[in-house]
Amino acid sequence: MITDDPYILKVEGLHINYGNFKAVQNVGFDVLPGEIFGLLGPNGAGKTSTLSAIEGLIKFQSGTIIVDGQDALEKPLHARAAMGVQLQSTSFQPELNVEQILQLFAGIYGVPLSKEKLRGILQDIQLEDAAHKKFGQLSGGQQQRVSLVIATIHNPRLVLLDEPTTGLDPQSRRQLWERMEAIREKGHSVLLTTHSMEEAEAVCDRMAIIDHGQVIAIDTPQALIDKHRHDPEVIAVSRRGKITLEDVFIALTGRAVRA
Ligand SMILES: Nc1ncnc2c1ncn2[C@@H]1O[C@H](COP(=O)(O)OP(=O)(O)OP(=O)(O)O)[C@@H](O)[C@H]1O
Repeated sequence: MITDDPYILKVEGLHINYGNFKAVQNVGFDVLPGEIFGLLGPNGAGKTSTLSAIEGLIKFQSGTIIVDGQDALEKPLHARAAMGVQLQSTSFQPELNVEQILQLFAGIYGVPLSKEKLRGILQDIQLEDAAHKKFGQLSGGQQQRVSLVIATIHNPRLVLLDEPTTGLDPQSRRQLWERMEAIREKGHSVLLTTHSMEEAEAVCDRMAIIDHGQVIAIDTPQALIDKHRHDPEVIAVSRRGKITLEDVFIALTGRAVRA
C-alpha cells in the first residue's frame, strides 16, 4: 500500500500479547517528518514492545504500522530501509573494534565507507583515539555515540531510540539531544522512549503517554502542562508550587510504583 500521507510513521490499533497478557492495547499515534516524538510511560507500560513491533522484531496480534508510506507487514524490507534502529550493546561482536564495527554495519547497509569518511565519522563522534578499542572497552557515552552513528549510517528517515540517554552524564546527554536535533533539521524524524520529563520537555515536539498498554494522552509537552495544570490531582502532586510535566505525568498515570 502506497500512501501520500504526511507522516513518516503511523501506528493504528496496535495490540501485542505475550501469551494471555495484553501488553499493548489499541495503541495509535503518528510521527511527522522533522519531528522528535517521545513515548513516555511507567515501567512495563508497553513502550519497548511498541518500538519492537515497529522495528519488526516482534509479532503483533492486530493493528497497522505504516512506515514511509508502506505497510510494515506487507513491505518489511522497505520499512526497515527507512528506519534506523539503535542496537543494544549485546548486538555487537565483542571481538570487533569500533572501526571494524562501523565498517561491518556500513557494509550491511550498502553504504560506501572510504578511509576519509570513516575518519570523519570517528572525528565527529570524538573517537579517533578509540578507533581500535573494542566496544565493551568504551564508556557508556562513547558506546551511545557509536550506536547512534550505526543507527543513522544509511541516512534513514526515521530513527528509533529506546531510552537513549539512560545512564549518560549531562554533557553526553546534551550532545545526544543535539544529534537528535540535527536529524530533525534534515527533515528526518526520531521516535524515542524516555523516563525523563526533562528530556521530553527539552527535545520532544510531541509525546504520547502510555499506561497499562494504552495511550492516555498525546500532545506537545507544554500543551499537556497547560491542559492539566488546574486538575486537582496535578495540584496535589506538585511540589514547591510549580506545575511540571512530571506532575501531569504522575497525576495521569497514578502514584503507585509499578512492578
Ligand atoms: N517477552 C515477553 N514475555 C512476556 N512478557 C513480556 C515480554 N516482554 C515484555 N513483557 C511484559 O509486557 C509489559 C510491557 O513491557 P515493555 O518492556 O514493553 O514495557 P516498557 O514500557 O518498555 O517498560 P520499561 O519502562 O520498564 O522499560 C510488561 O508487563 C512486561 O513485563
